Amino acid sequence: MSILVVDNLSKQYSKNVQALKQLSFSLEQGESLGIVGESGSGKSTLAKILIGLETYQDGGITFQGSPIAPKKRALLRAYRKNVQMIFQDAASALNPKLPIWKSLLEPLKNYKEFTPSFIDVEELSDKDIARELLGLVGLDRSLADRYPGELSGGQKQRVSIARAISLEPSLLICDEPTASLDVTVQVQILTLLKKLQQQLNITILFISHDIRAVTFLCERIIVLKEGSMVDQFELGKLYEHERNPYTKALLDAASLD
Ligand SMILES: Nc1ncnc2c1ncn2[C@@H]1O[C@H](COP(=O)(O)OP(=O)(O)OP(=O)(O)O)[C@@H](O)[C@H]1O
Repeated sequence: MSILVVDNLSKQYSKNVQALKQLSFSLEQGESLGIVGESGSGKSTLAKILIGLETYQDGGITFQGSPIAPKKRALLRAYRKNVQMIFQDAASALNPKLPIWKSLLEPLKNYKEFTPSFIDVEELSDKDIARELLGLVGLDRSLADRYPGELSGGQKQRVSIARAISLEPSLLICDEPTASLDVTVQVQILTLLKKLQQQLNITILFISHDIRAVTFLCERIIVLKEGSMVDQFELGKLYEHERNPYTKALLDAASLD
């Protein structure tokens, strides 16, 4: 069964602005799907709809067989735990006044009923759980006592990834997570996401304007243009002649950078 099904989704902000036009796709458990498109193609709108920050007019979204806007609060709470998101601006997810270890533990404190399988939360102190999470994302455990302002952009993004995966989400939505980072740091973050996806069997929906980032991480790619899907293919078919001219143009533009 697909973990996520987006069916004929349309979003209109105003009479003249239709951000998504009858978008349909599905995502299988453990898969990494990339959505690539230029500015204004509707990527952020899709991400916001998927995490419930934005409404939509037509179509539907099904997560693990249930509609994602269930009326019962408890179901919604389970959805929010199971679908975690990483944003471009990692700093915004971290309270500047809290040491890193406290920020890291916020999701686990919100879902006290949940115990991650990869950390022995029963046996460890709160700070040690935070240190374990730092280790999982390749950060030095001593960063636990620092504040967000004392971390680099890449370190902050790793912390936000650690927070998101602490809840062992079934689906991780990444909205331009590397866009504000230097190229070498971008590769490190993408490599980390790839490793975590395999290690924890997380399904990833990776949204980016950067076709290089998408093709580095994702097995399957959807190309969005002005709210419509114009191409969809497996990574191995990236350079095949049947690719949509728009996909080819994105590839050509990326190779010129
Ligand atoms: N809150 C809003 N009100 C009105 N129009 C909006 C709103 N948010 C986005 N739009 C419009 O919807 C369209 C899609 O925007 P969206 O932000 O989803 O694109 P995007 O692909 O994420 O772009 P970018 O990469 O620049 O963030 C654009 O035409 C945008 O101007």
